[in-house]
Amino acid sequence: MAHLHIQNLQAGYGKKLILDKINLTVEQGEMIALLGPSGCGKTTLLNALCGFVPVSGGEIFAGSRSVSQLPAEKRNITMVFQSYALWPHMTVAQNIGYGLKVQKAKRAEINRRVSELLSIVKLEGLEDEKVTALSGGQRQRVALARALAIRPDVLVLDEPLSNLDAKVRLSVRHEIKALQKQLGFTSLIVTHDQEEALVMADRIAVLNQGKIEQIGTPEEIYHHPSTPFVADFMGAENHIKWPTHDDAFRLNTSNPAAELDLYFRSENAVLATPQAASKDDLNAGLIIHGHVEQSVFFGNNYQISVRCGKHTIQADHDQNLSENTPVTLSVPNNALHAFDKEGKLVAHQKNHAVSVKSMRMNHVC
Ligand SMILES: Nc1ncnc2c1ncn2[C@@H]1O[C@H](COP(=O)(O)OP(=O)(O)OP(=O)(O)O)[C@@H](O)[C@H]1O
Repeated sequence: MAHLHIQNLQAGYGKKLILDKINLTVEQGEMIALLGPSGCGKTTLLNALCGFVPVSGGEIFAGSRSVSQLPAEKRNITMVFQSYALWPHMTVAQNIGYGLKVQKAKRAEINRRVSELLSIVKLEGLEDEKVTALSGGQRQRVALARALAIRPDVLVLDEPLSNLDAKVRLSVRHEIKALQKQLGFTSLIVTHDQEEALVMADRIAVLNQGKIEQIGTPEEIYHHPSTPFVADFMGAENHIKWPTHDDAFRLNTSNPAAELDLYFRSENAVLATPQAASKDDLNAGLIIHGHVEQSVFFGNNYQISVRCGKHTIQADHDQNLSENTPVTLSVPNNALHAFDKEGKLVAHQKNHAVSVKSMRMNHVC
């Protein structure tokens, strides 16, 4: 199947522009996940690709064909819907063969392709069942088979797993990923679930207010967010505006006066009591002294809220800690995402161990 190339795409509803100059290339056989907060334009992008929302600027190429101005049925870009959108009065086989029937394919060809797809999505033996008799996971597999039956150039999936319960969701996401690799289809998937995007996608595009903020591999997006928005959205929920003008914070930096926005994940904040903090902890990129405000059990660890002046910092820890315990948090440089006033990423600082303000181990916030 051909790849997808989106060039300066603009689309919206009436005069309301939602997508503003989207540029995105999906390579042959690649799966890209669109991630972003509610209302950022993910579904609008899929709808514009499929021809359900008109394109007001830019171009969409499926392979070498420009499809931006073609009607939906001529684009060969197929959508798998969140709600499956199956025909309830038809059997599994009739649903899978539906697109081929509309294309007026010969009966023998439809039968051959339907049995091929029944085997691919592991639904053999259920071909004569009504889709209403199937489980959610099975219905989603019928929807996927129906979309693949017509050999689309590009498959787009709009939150295909969100109607499934948590356990089924885990297995279906692996099935779709395996199928995508086996059949090599080019696809874009919208999901709200970051873990789903990290597991399923070859690359992730993070959208914010109708624009792409960053495109990269799951590892790049997770470990190297290039904007404050992506850092925050991808779970680096601790945010500190530097300088804090508070002795309880120390940033080991060559330019202590720089104004920075610092982001880091709770899992990267190493928590120790002031007495137990090691030399390495105290030479980390960012060191914070505070007191436990709350400790919540999360199954494999505790999430500790640490109060420090006007900040509350979240840190993961393997033990429960009682309220008001004095603690030291240290965040290594490579886990600290620092942005300047313009929101530009500042290269990770080497450990200079330059104290901005004198550090007092038993400082009380
Ligand atoms: N039919 C419509 N008419 C007018 N505005 C719409 C229409 N559909 C969506 N919008 C607006 O377009 C913007 C983007 O919506 P869209 O559904 O693409 O976002 P999304 O990222 O998919 O959100 P969600 O994750 O909640 O599904 C929103 O501001 C929404 O209100």
